[in-house]
Formats: sequence, C-alpha cells, structure tokens
Amino acid sequence: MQFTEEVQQTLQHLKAQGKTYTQCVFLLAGEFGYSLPVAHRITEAVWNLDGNQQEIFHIPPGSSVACPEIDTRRHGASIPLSDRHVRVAFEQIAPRIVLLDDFLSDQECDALCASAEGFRASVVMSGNDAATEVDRGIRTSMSATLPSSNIFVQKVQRRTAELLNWPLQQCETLQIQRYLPGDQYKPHYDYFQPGADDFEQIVSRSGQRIGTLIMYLNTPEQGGDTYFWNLGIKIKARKGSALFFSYPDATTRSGTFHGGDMVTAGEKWIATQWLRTPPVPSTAVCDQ
Ligand SMILES: O=C(O)CCC(=O)C(=O)O
Ligand SMILES: [Fe+2]
Repeated sequence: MQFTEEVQQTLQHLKAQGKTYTQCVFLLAGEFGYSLPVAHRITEAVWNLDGNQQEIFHIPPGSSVACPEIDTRRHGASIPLSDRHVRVAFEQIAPRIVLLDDFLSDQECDALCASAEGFRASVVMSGNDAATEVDRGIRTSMSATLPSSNIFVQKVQRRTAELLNWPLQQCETLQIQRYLPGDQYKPHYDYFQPGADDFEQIVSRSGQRIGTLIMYLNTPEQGGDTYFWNLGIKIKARKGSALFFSYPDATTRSGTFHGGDMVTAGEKWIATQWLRTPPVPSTAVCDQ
C-alpha cells in the first residue's frame, strides 16, 4: 500500500513547523481519512525512515521481528497451497487482516468439531494463567484443546504453517471455542500483556503471541460476527473460512482490538490458532 508524495511533503512540512508526532498522526487521519493505525505507520515511515519508499507495511518500520504473513502479492485471488487452494476474500495492510474462503473443507470442519473433548470455561490469556470472575465476563464461550495426534488437526496445522510461512513449533496447541446463544467474547487483544504477573515467564518459555488465525467451523444462525472494535470492521462467521491478523508490535497501537459478537441464535464453533514468536530469554526470569 502506497502513500502519495503530497502526504509525505505535508508531513515533512508539519515536522519542520515543530508539530509533534501525535499531532501529525491526527492530522493525517483527519485530513486524509486514514485510520489511526495507518496514520501511525505513515508518520513513522516519513519521520524515521525518510519516506520508506512511500510504502507502508504492516510491520512497524525499523522492526526486525519476523512475522507470520500471507503473501498475497505473488498470487491472484486464489493461493495454491500443497493440499488446497484458498481464496482471498478481503485484505487490509495495516493492521494486517486477511479473510480467506475455503480454508477448510466441510469434512475438516466437522471432524475438528467432533474431536473436541472436555469443554471447560475459557481462560482469557491476558498473561495471567488463572481466569478471574472478570475474565469470565469477557469470554463466556467454552474451550477445548484439540489433540495434536489427531490426523485432521495435524493436516490443518501444517496447512496453517504453510499459509503463514510460520514454523509449526511456534504454533500453539489448536483450541476450539463453542458459543451457545447469549455467549460472546468482549473486545480484547490476543497478545500477552506486558506487566501481567507471569508475562516474563510465559514469554521467556514460549514466546509472545504475534498472530491469530480464527477458523470458522460452522455458520451460526444469528450473531457471532468477529469485529474489530476500533476499525469498524465486522466479519461474518462462515463455515470453512478463516480470518488472519497479526500484531508484531504487541501494543494497543497494533490496532487489533477485537471480539466475538453475541450469538443470538444457534451455536458458533471456531478453532483458534495462535502464533508465537520464538522464546525471548529474559535475565529477570530464572527458568527451572
Ligand atoms: O469468536 C470470535 O469471533 C473471536 C475469537 C477470538 O477473538 C479469539 O479466539 O481470540
Ligand atoms: Fe481474540
């Protein structure tokens, strides 16, 4: 995604006038109609990297962190994977959001649902392992872990790793969520919150979360859209489709505040694949 010479010159001019970074971001958003996360990326690009070839990327300029990504530039609307062609239904550059159709066959959706056992109240992964009463109010669906020995789980995880160009060892155990009428998942971020009690321990052992792939295993009768609260984006849950988004900066500036709307009729089943960065050894934590 590119921005124009005019935008670049405007920013350079504002900077020369002594405007602050924040003022520039708001001006870009107000005057040119960019969403705030995009206005941030452009301001960063112009201020820090002298224009960054007038391109904006979903990864913050200057960041060296590797990120799961769907390379849509090399293909048309259909991405050929080893065992399946998936179709790009929608994509956004920053924050990076890609909606895919035909990611799973009906048979795979049904098999994943059938292999979910031992549903329990969902734990909100805020960096704290224990779900508090507050947490339970945020997410009312039930969760189950899918056995990684299951042949369908293995197939789907391999496909995910190929699609996102991300190592399997950095994919969490696949989780299923089941929403009944009245259930919802209030807006949240998926990354672990720096500052939470066990943040250092989690991240030093198994890395920070950097991306999410939500796979829709059925089509709810009513409600259950996934929405990005700050972006004005709503995605309908449709059996077999998948929603990818990433948050390489793991802060509120990632723009990925999202939730699952209340299911008002029928059920909603999803499988969530969270992607992790490599473990980040910390001097503050002594691993047993
Ligand atoms: O149910 C949804 O649509 C959202 C799920 C979600 O945000 C998650 O699993 O992290
Ligand atoms: Fe989430």
